Amino acid sequence: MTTTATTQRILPIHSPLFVPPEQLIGCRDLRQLFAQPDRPLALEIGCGIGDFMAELAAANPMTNFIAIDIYNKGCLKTCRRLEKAGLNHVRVLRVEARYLLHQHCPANSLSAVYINCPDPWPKKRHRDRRLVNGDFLRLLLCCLTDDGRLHFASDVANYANQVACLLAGIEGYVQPGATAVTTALPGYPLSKYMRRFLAGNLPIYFIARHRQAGLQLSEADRPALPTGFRTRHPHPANGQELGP
Ligand SMILES: C[S@@+](CC[C@H](N)C(=O)[O-])C[C@H]1O[C@@H](n2cnc3c(N)ncnc32)[C@H](O)[C@@H]1O
Repeated sequence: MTTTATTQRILPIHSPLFVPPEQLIGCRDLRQLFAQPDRPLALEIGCGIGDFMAELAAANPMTNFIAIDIYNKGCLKTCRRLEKAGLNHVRVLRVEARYLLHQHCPANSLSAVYINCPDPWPKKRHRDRRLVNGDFLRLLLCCLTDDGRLHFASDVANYANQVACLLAGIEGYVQPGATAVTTALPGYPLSKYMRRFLAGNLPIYFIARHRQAGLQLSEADRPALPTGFRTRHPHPANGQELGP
């Protein structure tokens, strides 16, 4: 088969842990994907090759996990890794994060969200392409459960500082300690990118917050789905093609 720079082959994923896009149609609540839907549900956004999720899920057998990425090969590698480790309480989805949160994730449903080394968009003029912005953090706050946790890790200091500033301006996120951003990661599993940066003696900037206990949030508090955001995932709002 001939491939070009623009048409790369999508590797089929046959893993029982993979949820194909057609299975998501009509699914308004990700908890329905599990045999025991009453267990806490945690989400990793941009799981890459799944090494972080494998360690996290192995340490938390009573939590259901969703690992998502828009990268087909990453989803395949994640499925292989999780299957090999017998981690049947994880589902892997190839889906864009904002789309998933808007379409399939009800308010008050996620006990934790993990975002590790999101694409940094280092050039100043590209910063508006960063996934984690004010609207995204408000969307996450709505999807988190009462006291649900948000974990953000980045190798880029100005991304972490930007996120910390945004979080400080959003009512409902609680900072557990005195430090807004830390480079200490005790007990936090390491992802491929985190390992790579740490091996090069570069720090990882880590942010942890939880949703204020007792905060009343409902579907009405969910920010609208932005139109025209940059993604290669097909999306009713922008009709873009699915990339490799
Ligand atoms: C720099 S990599 C980091 C991968 C992994 N978290 C790690 O730390 O090793 C960022 C990942 O996020 C995925 N990604 C980027 N934007 C995304 C989006 N909007 N929704 C879901 N995944 C996304 C990319 O495909 C890529 O695999």
